[in-house]
Amino acid sequence: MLSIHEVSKSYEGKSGPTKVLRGVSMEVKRGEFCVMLGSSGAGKSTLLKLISGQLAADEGQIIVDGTVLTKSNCRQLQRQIGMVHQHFELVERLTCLDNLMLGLLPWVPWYRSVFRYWTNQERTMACQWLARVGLEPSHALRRSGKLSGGQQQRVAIARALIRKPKLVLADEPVASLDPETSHSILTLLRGVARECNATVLCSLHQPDLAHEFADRIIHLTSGVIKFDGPVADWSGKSTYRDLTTTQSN
Ligand SMILES: Nc1ncnc2c1ncn2[C@@H]1O[C@H](COP(=O)(O)OP(=O)(O)OP(=O)(O)O)[C@@H](O)[C@H]1O
Repeated sequence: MLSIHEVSKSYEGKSGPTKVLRGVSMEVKRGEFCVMLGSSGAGKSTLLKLISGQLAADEGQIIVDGTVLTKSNCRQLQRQIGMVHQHFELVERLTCLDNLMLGLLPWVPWYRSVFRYWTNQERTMACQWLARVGLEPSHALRRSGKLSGGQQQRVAIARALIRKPKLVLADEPVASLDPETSHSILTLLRGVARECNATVLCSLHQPDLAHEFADRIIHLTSGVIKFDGPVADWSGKSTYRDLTTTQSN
């Protein structure tokens, strides 16, 4: 479903370019829930931005569902991808329903989104999605900025999945949530992704949650993959701490 071959990326800084990804390669199978671990600055968000076409790789190739990502096809490929962010990225002044509709943007003419012209069928689908992510019908017309963090992330997950993307990229989706809410949000994300047969690549900072939810763990250190394998082969928190300590040394 997702193939990454020898991808490298540098950012320009005052003292010249800094390489943050160094020859990263991975294969993620259809339907897999893959968690990327790595300490701050390891390059997780950069990799997710490259896959979603927000940034271009300096070297290497990214293949989404058999198509090589290029400058010219990245908008088309973005239709196959749903994004979930740490800070939800909802429009706070809009209702939950309107935020959900933003997930339809790549499929509808621009004027429909500007005038918020949605068909009855689309509204019904959005209400069904709100129920699917555990929100009440009364949430539909509430401003998203008035909801709790966990509720906002539920709206964001529904927005990401409303068009049943083949690939879901989640960048630290529970970083700003308490442990109990984090658990229920990851349960929800894994559940709805499985129902849609979507592949998930999710960055996390919590090895416990990675161990519980991932089919597969990828550990990135200073832009290099140090571990990539099934969760059963992941030797747990101690290994993670050893690796992150090595990185900071
Ligand atoms: N736009 C940018 N310009 C310059 N440097 C950047 C830019 N974005 C990220 N970096 C640097 O690239 C490195 C990797 O950043 P990235 O955000 O990908 O790491 P991360 O693993 O996602 O970290 P975190 O877990 O803290 O989100 C960091 O050193 C960061 O400072």
